[in-house]
Amino acid sequence: MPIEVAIHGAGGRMGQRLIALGTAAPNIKIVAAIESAMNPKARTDAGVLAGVGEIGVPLSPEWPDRAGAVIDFSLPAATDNLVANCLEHKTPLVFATTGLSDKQEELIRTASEQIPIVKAASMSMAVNLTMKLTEIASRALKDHPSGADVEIIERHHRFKEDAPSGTALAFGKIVADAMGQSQSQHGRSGKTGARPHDEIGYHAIRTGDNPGEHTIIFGLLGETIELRVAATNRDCYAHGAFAAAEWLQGKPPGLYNMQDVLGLNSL
Ligand SMILES: NC(=O)C1=CN([C@@H]2O[C@H](COP(=O)(O)OP(=O)(O)OC[C@H]3O[C@@H](n4cnc5c(N)ncnc54)[C@H](OP(=O)(O)O)[C@@H]3O)[C@@H](O)[C@H]2O)C=CC1
Ligand SMILES: O=C(O)C1=N[C@H](C(=O)O)C[C@H](O)C1
Repeated sequence: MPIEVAIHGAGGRMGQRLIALGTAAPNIKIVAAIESAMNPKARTDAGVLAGVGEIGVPLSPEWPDRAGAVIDFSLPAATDNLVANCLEHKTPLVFATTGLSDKQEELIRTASEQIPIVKAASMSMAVNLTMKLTEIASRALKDHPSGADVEIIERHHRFKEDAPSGTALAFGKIVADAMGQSQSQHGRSGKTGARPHDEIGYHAIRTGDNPGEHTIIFGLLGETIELRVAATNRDCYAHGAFAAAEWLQGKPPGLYNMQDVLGLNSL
């Protein structure tokens, strides 16, 4: 039986790819395309909007009678209502929106005591594997005699609303947990003086239609390591989100991540 999936943020860039790929996937049935009531595309057929022809599911603010999972790629402003609905309907949640406040992070943690949630700043397999490589590099370089300066560069499309990206912050947390840096530096300008060793530098580039690219630099004295992962389109995030929805079926309440879904924790 295919998993009945509701897409939250269905009219957006990610939402439309999820509708298109979900419609073609034999293990997925799109049962709802949730959008805000204010959206000018409300009531348009989600398949028509996504370019795959009519699927009989209109963009709508209404919650479906039942769904095996909700996949959310929307905006932080929509998070509180989304979580309230998932709790009310006891629906497993795949949560992909970035740029949350601390209070919203806590809201999701609390909700996961009642429903199973996969939350990840990136649903991409390649990004999550690069996170594992970053963890290994960070542990190996922690006590390097020359010291290792870590800088994270991310590039995204001009429409992105949050910076640095959720993924860049997740990479930074992995590094800091392993190496112990306690400061963050967001860009640099002016007479900055020598670089302190105890910081991670973040640099957010916004150009054109870039679907997401991250480079983690470990700068030593005499040599440099760079780990780079780049999407060429958004399908990697959509495929990861569907894998997460499938993985969530029958799971007990809890807060899970893509490392759990992809089985990378044991590497
Ligand atoms: N974890 C991951 O792998 C990835 C995460 N993301 C994140 O996903 C989010 C969405 O990205 P993207 O698709 O590019 O953004 P878009 O702005 O294209 O899409 C967001 C959609 O959410 C809709 N929305 C706003 N309010 C509500 C509401 N109350 N209920 C339902 N839908 C609502 C918006 O509608 P309207 O236009 O009317 O406001 C819009 O259609 C971002 O936070 C991004 O960082 C993106 C890619 C990968
Ligand atoms: O907004 C995007 O596009 C993306 N956002 C996510 C993030 O903030 O990390 C994931 C991906 O890089 C694309």
